[in-house]
Amino acid sequence: MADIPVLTIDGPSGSGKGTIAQMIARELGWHYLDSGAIYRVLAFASLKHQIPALDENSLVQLAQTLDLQFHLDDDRLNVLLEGEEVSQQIRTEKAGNAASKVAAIPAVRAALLQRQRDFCQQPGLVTDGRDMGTVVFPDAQFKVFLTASAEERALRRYKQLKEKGIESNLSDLITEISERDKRDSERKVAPLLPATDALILDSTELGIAAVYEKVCSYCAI
Ligand SMILES: Nc1ncnc2c1ncn2[C@@H]1O[C@H](COP(=O)(O)OP(=O)(O)O)[C@@H](O)[C@H]1O
Ligand SMILES: Nc1ccn([C@H]2C[C@H](O)[C@@H](COP(=O)(O)OP(=O)(O)O)O2)c(=O)n1
Repeated sequence: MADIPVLTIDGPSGSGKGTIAQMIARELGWHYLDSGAIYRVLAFASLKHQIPALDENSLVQLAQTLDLQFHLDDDRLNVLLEGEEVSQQIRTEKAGNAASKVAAIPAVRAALLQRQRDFCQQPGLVTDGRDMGTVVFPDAQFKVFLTASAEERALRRYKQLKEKGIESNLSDLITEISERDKRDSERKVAPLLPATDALILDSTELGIAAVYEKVCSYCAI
């Protein structure tokens, strides 16, 4: 694993991690791991299989055997659970919150660790999440921590939902995003935290193209 280049992009919800990570993975032809999608699919699968939220043993067993596939297209990431397309269902705020809850269980995180590391293949990997630079790929060559104010991130989500024809309430989104930030940052295992050797980028005042340029120049692309 040591000689395979890895770029990790961690940060809170709506900071633009997925957008930038996918752009760079396509540009370089590297593999792409959306680690948040794994937690989202796990939460979704636990509902599908009617696993009670407090049944940790069953959740861990599900995490160990989760039948999950990713396909990165030119314009989106397709996610399949047990062969069934779930890309849209796992992107709701409700699914994000459910993911944040299962992700706070240490044994669930441990069960998913190797599955994430297996994405590290030649010619390289771009990955985004909360603990990619701190826990899953601590030896990554390039680490970015992308952030933005909660108001700006909620506004981005609001616009994103509107584009999909989904009406939402901006102040509810700010509250939801702040609650999720708090849960993700305060949990005991692998909290949302910049790696000590990460480039910290605040994108509150930066557009997508400007962030992309800064990350490319940091990675000398
Ligand atoms: N720097 C930016 N400025 C404005 N909008 C952005 C920026 N980065 C991402 N976006 C938009 O914000 C939304 C959320 O971005 P996304 O990459 O899904 O965030 P994350 O993966 O961190 O949750 C998307 O609609 C995306 O196009
Ligand atoms: N590496 C990761 C990725 C996501 N999670 C958890 C915490 C997050 O709130 C949820 C959903 O993550 P995801 O990156 O898909 O969410 P956003 O796109 O940032 O809204 O999963 C995690 O604990 N560790």
